[in-house]
Amino acid sequence: MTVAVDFKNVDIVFGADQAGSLAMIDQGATRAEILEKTGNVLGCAGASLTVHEGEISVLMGLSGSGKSTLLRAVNRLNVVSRGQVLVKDGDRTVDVVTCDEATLRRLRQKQVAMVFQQFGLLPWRTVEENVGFGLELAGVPEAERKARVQKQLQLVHLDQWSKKYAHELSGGMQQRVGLARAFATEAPILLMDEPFSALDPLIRTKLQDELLQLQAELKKTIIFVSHDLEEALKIGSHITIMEGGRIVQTGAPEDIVLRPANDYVRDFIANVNPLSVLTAWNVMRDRRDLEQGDNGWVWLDRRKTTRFKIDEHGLVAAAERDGKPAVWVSCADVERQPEEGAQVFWANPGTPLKTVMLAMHRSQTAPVALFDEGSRFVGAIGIRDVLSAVLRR
Ligand SMILES: Nc1ncnc2c1ncn2[C@@H]1O[C@H](COP(=O)(O)OP(=O)(O)OP(=O)(O)O)[C@@H](O)[C@H]1O
Repeated sequence: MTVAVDFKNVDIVFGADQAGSLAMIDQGATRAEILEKTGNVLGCAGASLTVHEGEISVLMGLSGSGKSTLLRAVNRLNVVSRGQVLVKDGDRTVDVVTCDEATLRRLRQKQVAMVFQQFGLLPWRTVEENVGFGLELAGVPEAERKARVQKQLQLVHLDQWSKKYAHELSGGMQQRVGLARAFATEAPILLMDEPFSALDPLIRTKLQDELLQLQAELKKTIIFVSHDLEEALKIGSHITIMEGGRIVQTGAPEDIVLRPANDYVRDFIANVNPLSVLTAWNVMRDRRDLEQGDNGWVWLDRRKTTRFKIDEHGLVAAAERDGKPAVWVSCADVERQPEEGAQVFWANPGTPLKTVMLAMHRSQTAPVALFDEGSRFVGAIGIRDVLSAVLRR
């Protein structure tokens, strides 16, 4: 995986006494202590984060936790006091903290585009003129600009509106135009600072979907600031949680939900439905951790209701449930299966936990088997694994 942006031990202090504040950071001082002693504001301290190409990396935290401060370091809208911000620039890597003005200007034009809250469409311009605005500023010739704008508008299904003025569109449509404009620039890296936070929930959800759809097509690298965990879990491939200027946890959405690093993160996830992020993979017990019986049989559950006989290729040769031969049935067919005979449901590691639970419910809490793409047995999920994950215990 190629690294697109690499924050290395980034400290940002707002104020005159940089040396004094940095010394206090080194001693582990809090933002309040630094403010009291030096009068300076700690933006962020010791922030290290690697963002890979094609990823949506979400910075999350309460107001004032330092998300925007860190984001704005990527194009040097904020000056970094200490540390490095390495940005991929074609075949090379540039440290934005130390690069010269000409390099910075080029980076801002070609590599890193910033998307502000609500996108700020220009009401006196048509939809296509708005979408093409960034390209115009970058000096892209008219014919090329038109073609790219048209493609972008098709992606958000607004091509028939291209000649309308921004004010003639509904709020939600305007946001979609803004999104199209952001994706229309050639910059591979997009910085998005709470772009949807002022929108009503319905439009917001639609735009998140739209963003994911555009991203699937265009595969930008996106650093996205949000204070809404549901949003972060939905769109983020990685989530970084900040508190008081410091990163407290970074990981995949399911890592955050399953293993919150401290009470601050725990508070965030308290109201999140774990079923919206967890998959079978997150809760399964590995095949090697299951209890082995004789002659290649392995127990799927602790209660020993269900077992498989596994052949030398890792495939299931026979199944038994409550001492009787059983057939194995995909979780995907759970709704269609008649409830008769001994069955063992199976899923793939990527199957949503919710589907697994449906199968368990259907089978009177029998364990669910997990197979990889080659139909090899990889592990099992018992009712206790599910309860632990859902209750986070
Ligand atoms: N240019 C600046 N000058 C002085 N202090 C600043 C500046 N920018 C940010 N700060 C301070 O740095 C701290 C972190 O602010 P930041 O905007 O990064 O927080 P945030 O997590 O993005 O919060 P929000 O969601 O409210 O935008 C805050 O205390 C803020 O007041």
